[in-house]
Amino acid sequence: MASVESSMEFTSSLTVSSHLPPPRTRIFKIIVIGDSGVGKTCLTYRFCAGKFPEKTEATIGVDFREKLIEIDGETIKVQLWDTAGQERFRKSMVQHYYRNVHAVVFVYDVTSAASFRSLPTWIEECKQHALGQEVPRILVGNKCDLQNSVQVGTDLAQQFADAHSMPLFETSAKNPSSDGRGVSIRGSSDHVEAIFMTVAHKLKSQKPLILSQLPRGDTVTLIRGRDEGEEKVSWTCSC
Ligand SMILES: Nc1nc2c(ncn2[C@@H]2O[C@H](COP(=O)(O)OP(=O)(O)OP(=O)(O)O)[C@@H](O)[C@H]2O)c(=O)[nH]1
Ligand SMILES: [Mg+2]
Repeated sequence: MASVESSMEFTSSLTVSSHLPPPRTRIFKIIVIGDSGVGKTCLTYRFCAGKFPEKTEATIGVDFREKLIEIDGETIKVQLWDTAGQERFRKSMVQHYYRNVHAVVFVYDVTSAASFRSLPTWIEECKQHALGQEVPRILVGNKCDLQNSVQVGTDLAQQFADAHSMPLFETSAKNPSSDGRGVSIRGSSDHVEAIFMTVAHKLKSQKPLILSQLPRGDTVTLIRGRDEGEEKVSWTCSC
C-alpha cells in the first residue's frame, strides 16, 4: 500500500513541466451511490477512462477515480467515489465516503424497478450523514441501451426527480448515444461525459476539497485513466 507522500508524487506527475511547481488544482469530491449492479463502476470508468470496462466485479468498499477537466480556463480535479452497492461490501466504509462531499450522483438502472424503488433509501442515508439540499445532487438512469427491457419510464423518473429537486439524466455507460446502429436511444439519452461536466460546472463556484483535508485514516483506491489502460494505487491518508 502506498503512503500519502507517494500518492502526492503520483498526482504531481500529471504536470507538464518538471521545472515549475504544479499549479494549485482545486479538487472536488463526488460520490456515486445506488443499488448493486446499476452501473456505478461502469459510469465512473466511462467518464475517467473514456470507455466501457470490459469486465467489472462488485465494488468492495469504494473505488476512487479522478480526472482533470478544464472549465472556463481553469483546470479542476474531479474525484469520483464509486461506492459499493452491496450492504456487506459497504458498511465499514459508509462514514468515510460521506465526509467532505461536494456533490452526489444517485444511480438507478432503467431496466430494474427495484433499483428505482431503492432511491428513497439512498436519499435518506445522505440525509442521515448531514448532506443537505445545498449539496448538488443529480439522478441518473443508466442502461438506456437496453431499450426492450425498460421498467422505469422517463415520466415516472422525472416526477421523482422533480419531487426531490434533482435534475434527471438518462444514459448508458455502455453506449451513451446510440444503440450501435446509429439510432438515438430513448430520444434524448445523455452522454456520460456531459452529465459529469454538468456537475462540475455546478461545483466550480464552491469551496474545493484540498488533498490535505482528506479524512485521517481513509483508505482509497486511486485509479487514473490512461490511453493504454489505467493505473491503480491504494493508499491510506494519515494527515
Ligand atoms: N447494457 C448495459 N450494461 C451495463 C451498463 N452499465 C453497466 N452495465 C453492466 O451492469 C453490470 C453491473 O455494472 P457495475 O458498474 O459493476 O455495477 P455497480 O453499480 O458498480 O455494482 P456494485 O459495485 O456491486 O455496487 C455489469 O455487468 C455491467 O457490464 C449499461 O449502460 N448498459
Ligand atoms: Mg461497482
